Amino acid sequence: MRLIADRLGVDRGGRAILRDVSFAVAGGEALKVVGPNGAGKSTLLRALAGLIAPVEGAVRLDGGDPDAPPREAMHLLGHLDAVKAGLSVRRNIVFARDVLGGEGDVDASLDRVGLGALADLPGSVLSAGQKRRLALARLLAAPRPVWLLDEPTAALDASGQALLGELVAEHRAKGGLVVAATHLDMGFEAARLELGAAAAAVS
Ligand SMILES: Nc1ncnc2c1ncn2[C@@H]1O[C@H](COP(=O)(O)OP(=O)(O)OP(=O)(O)O)[C@@H](O)[C@H]1O
Repeated sequence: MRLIADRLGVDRGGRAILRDVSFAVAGGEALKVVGPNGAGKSTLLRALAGLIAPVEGAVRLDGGDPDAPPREAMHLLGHLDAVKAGLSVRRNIVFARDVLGGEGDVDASLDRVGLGALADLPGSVLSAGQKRRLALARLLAAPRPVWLLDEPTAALDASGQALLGELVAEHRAKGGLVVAATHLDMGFEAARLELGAAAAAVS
């Protein structure tokens, strides 16, 4: 499988945010997207996920299921952790698995991210780092080959960051690929794409 951005251009609010962005990430590989605040890192991930239509160029996923839209091969772990406050921690993962599809073991996923003991609590009581761990559990419960991670280390403590490194390594070893936007070191080796400061300028 290969995720390809071909001379991608993306606008937001009538402004050119990304221009001429090209790269390819193959199964087993990872790409780290860096750049200053406002450079377009989240915008790029959303365009890759098919949530924003590019004004130039294209996103392609080669080697996926030809009968399914590319977005069904992708997980976008956004800034916000999309925790359903009224559902229990376990039901949050069951819900995600039902919506996204997949047959991952819900309780094993929660155990893996250190939330097993909190499975019956409402999502609303989780701390910021626990919410991020819950988002990581979704990646495991509804396995998909393409992980698009926006600031995945945000709010994670040292053990959470190490866990993220392990999960990414395991995902890549199974042929998965990762594109991660970050300001921080994420504890895994990756190619690097630097987005310019042009879009970040506040005018
Ligand atoms: N919905 C929107 N409408 C208009 N402009 C937007 C919208 N969302 C983002 N932008 C603009 O697009 C630019 C890129 O935003 P984006 O969130 O992709 O940056 P980023 O590199 O992820 O930043 P950060 O490091 O702060 O997370 C910013 O200038 C932002 O103001």
